[in-house]
Amino acid sequence: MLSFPRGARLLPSELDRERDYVSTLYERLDTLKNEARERLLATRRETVGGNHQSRSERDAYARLYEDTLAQLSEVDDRLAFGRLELEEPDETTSPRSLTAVHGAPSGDYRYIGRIGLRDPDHHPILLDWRVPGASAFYQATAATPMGARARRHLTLEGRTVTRIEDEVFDAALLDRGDAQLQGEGALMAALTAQRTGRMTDIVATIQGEQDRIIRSALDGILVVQGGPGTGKTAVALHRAAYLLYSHRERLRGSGVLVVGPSRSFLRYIEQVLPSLGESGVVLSSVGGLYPGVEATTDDAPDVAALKGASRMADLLRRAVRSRQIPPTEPATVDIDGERLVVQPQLVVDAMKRAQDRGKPHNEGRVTFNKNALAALTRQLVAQLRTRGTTIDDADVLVLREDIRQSYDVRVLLNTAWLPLTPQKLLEDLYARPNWLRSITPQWTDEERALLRRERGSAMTISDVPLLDEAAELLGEFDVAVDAGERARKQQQKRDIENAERAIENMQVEGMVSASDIAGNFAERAASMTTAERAAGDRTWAFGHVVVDEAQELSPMQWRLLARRCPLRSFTVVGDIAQASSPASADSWDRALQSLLGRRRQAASSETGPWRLEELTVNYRTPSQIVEYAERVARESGLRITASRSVRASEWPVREVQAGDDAREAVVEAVALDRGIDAVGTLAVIAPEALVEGLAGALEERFPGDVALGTSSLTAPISVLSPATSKGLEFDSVVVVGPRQIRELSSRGNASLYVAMTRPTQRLTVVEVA
Ligand SMILES: Nc1ncnc2c1ncn2[C@@H]1O[C@H](COP(=O)(O)OP(=O)(O)OP(=O)(O)O)[C@@H](O)[C@H]1O
Repeated sequence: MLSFPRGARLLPSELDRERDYVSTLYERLDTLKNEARERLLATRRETVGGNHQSRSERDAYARLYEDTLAQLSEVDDRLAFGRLELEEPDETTSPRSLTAVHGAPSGDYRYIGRIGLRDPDHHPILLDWRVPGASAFYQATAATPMGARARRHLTLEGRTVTRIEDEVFDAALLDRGDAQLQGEGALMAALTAQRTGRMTDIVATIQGEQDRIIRSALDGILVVQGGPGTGKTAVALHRAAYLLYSHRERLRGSGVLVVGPSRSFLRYIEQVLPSLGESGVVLSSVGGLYPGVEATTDDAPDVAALKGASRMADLLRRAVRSRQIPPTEPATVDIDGERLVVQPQLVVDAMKRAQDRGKPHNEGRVTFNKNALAALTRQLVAQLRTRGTTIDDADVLVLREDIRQSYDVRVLLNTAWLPLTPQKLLEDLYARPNWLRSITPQWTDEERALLRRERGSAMTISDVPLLDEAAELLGEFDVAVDAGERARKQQQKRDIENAERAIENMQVEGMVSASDIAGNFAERAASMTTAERAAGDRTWAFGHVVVDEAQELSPMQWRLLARRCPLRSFTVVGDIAQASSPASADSWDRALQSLLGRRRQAASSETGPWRLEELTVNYRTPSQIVEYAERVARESGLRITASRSVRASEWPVREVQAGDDAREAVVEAVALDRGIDAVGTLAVIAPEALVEGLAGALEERFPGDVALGTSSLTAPISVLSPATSKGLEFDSVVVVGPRQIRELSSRGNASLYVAMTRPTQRLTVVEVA
């Protein structure tokens, strides 16, 4: 144990000292909660004037207190988890009230926790893990102590400290021989804990290499490459929380988008950010990135590969252009009884001038209509004048209106340039082979056949970026609504500015975002947060985007993401060796080409257009499984990033040869594993074709325990395909038919590697004939 100066008011043990201190933190937390509760009640009781402004202000304050209360309750679990002992007393960040508890120790302390707390005199008693003063807790080593003498991990059960472990950076302290050092106990306890089917935060045990990435600068594109289980997802989520906290000014109105591979993956990670006190994040699967569409299934691999390729962007551009159709014959139109012969050139000129403005199709149509109406008016005026009719300026306006209302003119202009929705454009493209052929002269018939699809079919994950690309090329369908939307956004901006001032006056910065309050000020968005508004708005520009399992994205998906963050502030995490989707890239350079677009050339050659960080330690999988999976991967020619596992488990990898009936062998393998651990989570990962049969057989043997796919992530036994297991983890995994998984597609080797690296404890491999 660490000793303290003689004469100090010594408590029975270090553990008691920490219990004492942590209980003062909880007391403070409770006081703050009570205050927020009382304010909330008082606000609700308040009678306000009848006007909308005062009612909405009262509601905004009520919401602020509700959010504060929710946030204070969220951090109750493991409120504090660490302590730094500093070389020098640190007046600005060290808790003074420590002196009372610890009896004026010679050094000084910083307690680190989920949020920052101050005592009633405004002295800090707990530092938020995200503030710069806390980084030494994660990054200090004996070689680089960063001004710290020692680090202490506190393990809490409920509100009670049950364990402390110290790491000492100071040789003098070590020499005293009275310090009990407990290496990486907290980390190991976290890593070997049974999995629940939901990811938890790692804020108490973030490792140095991870912390440096979490705190890396906001701007630019940061790529985090690491093998399976190296904590990429964990780091990405903690980075989102860190950025929101540290760059509030920039991100509070714009928000952060976190993109994951599937809905089930999002369910797996969705509790991590709230447990870190963050709710201002939009979580989206790649299939949910187009508002109003939630695609959960994908096309066959060859179709998905084609739809993901960047040449689809050219195809869509051509498709849209080809819907601007100049007439080839003169047309005769009737305008309130007057017949006018319209030459193709008049329409062509109006079209050309609209196209030259470079606006999206639907907006360009407004210009086209205006140009055509003006030309038709001139022609009609000239025609009438040649017949001797006198026409003044007022008459011209009337004639123009007659032309606009003429049925024939409407047909003429609509035939040339019809407004379109992205859905309609895509459906037509798939369902009209002749049209597709006319705009794909370089394609083969086989390629065109891949796109063939009946109208009314559900949109797939690969359709989502195409819808978005089409929406970009088409612009708003209803241009009048678009103008209304712009006005609404401007009003919202003003509301946010008002709310920011309110927050400053209340001295509650960081507890709730201005945009949340502005949501209450603005009538239409009364009940929406920034995240909710951003999620429903295709043109929302996020302040930062985090992409997980980024190796899987197709060029078309990258193009969509580039539009979501024009500033190109990205955290991209993934493992190129795990890339198993048909349109994924085989290097980060290639993957990011579509994200960077033209900026690539502009980027400085010294720093490159993106910066790379690597994670090398596998926190999930025991060494014997890592070695096994890496050997299998290497033998199949996969270029993997080798990782070092932090631990071994006591179970060797089991290999089983199935007889004629694979189901029997799998049920036996699962039964054997349940004999070792009856309550942990287990996944059977098999080729899609076997999944249903295996789930049925397992349900017979383990009734009520089996979930098909990711229908229930907390089920004791899940039966999944390799693709759905991406990013998830289980205590034990049974991989069925490794050869068949390999042969699934050209990326089958990567799928097998993904499957084999899901366990935290045990792996069984069932070979199927
Ligand atoms: N510093 C840490 N402290 C405690 N647990 C950690 C730490 N780092 C990672 N882990 C745990 O290790 C496991 C793997 O982490 P994560 O899922 O983030 O890895 P990954 O690199 O995204 O894996 P994959 O590429 O295979 O999906 C998780 O259970 C995570 O909580």
